[in-house]
Amino acid sequence: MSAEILDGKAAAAAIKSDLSARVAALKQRGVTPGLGTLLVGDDVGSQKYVAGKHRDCAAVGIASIQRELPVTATQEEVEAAVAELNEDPACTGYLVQLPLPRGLDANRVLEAIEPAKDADGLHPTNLGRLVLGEPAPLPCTPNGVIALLRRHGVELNGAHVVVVGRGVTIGRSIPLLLTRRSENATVTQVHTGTRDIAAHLRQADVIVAAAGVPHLVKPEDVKPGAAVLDVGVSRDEHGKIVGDVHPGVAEVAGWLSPNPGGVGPMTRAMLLQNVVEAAERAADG
Ligand SMILES: Nc1nc2c(c(=O)[nH]1)N[C@@H](CN(C=O)c1ccc(C(=O)N[C@@H](CCC(=O)O)C(=O)O)cc1)CN2
Repeated sequence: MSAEILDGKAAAAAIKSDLSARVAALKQRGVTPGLGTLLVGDDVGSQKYVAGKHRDCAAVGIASIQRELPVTATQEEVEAAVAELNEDPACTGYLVQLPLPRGLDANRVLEAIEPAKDADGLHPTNLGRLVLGEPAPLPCTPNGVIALLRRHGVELNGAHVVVVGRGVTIGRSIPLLLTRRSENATVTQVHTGTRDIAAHLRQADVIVAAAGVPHLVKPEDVKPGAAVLDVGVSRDEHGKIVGDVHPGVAEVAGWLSPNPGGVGPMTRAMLLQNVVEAAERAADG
């Protein structure tokens, strides 16, 4: 068997084309959505991700607001930059790029974001709304995983999904999305405290691997025909991405998201979608 590729680049291009039309319609109503980013420090990967987000904005007609602070920035300086973005009328939604440099309290920074401008869906109020089943911006990577599975007709209703990892941007929130009535999946979450991860993986109809451990998911741990999403990012000695999924899984899985080219582009597309939806909500009053 050779897995069907869950092509995130193609799916993101289709979403962006739809968003371009929605942005044009908003502009006709006198509303220009604007995405702000706050980047603290000089992490090369974060710089690249933020640059990609602004390229996407330009491609769909969203205005860009870029704020940068040095690695030496204090908690107060970061929170002051957040307060400015909260007040900036040109910035209809924004995010603080994670991770923040050591010594800064990311939770306090996330809590300072105005929930109505939270483009990442990571503010506690918005995560709480998700728990309560109320409308909220959805966390981008989890939402991108689900959009990619839907586009390829992977059944989630009744499926057993095993999520590997418990980080803030995906592991913590993806079970909340997958267990909504609209998705109706059953979720097992495994992490560094789990005794036998492979035993859980072998039961899964869908695996979402977001641990950041190179080749953690091996071919012998995957049920034939399962859908496998590779979300983990590690780098080899040449700086090349190494995912959480062993390349041999392609011979066992029914569907496989490549890494790069899978969930990453979807994360960016879902961010734009959050910005456009927030601007539409504001325009509709
Ligand atoms: N505030 C946030 N911080 C972080 C998030 C997030 O959703 N919000 N997620 C990640 C980083 N990230 C977005 O910020 C992100 C990661 C990867 C990609 C992507 O398109 N990757 C490409 C490969 C790029 C490369 O070659 O390095 C791919 O997968 O094809 C986009 C966004 C952590 N921080």
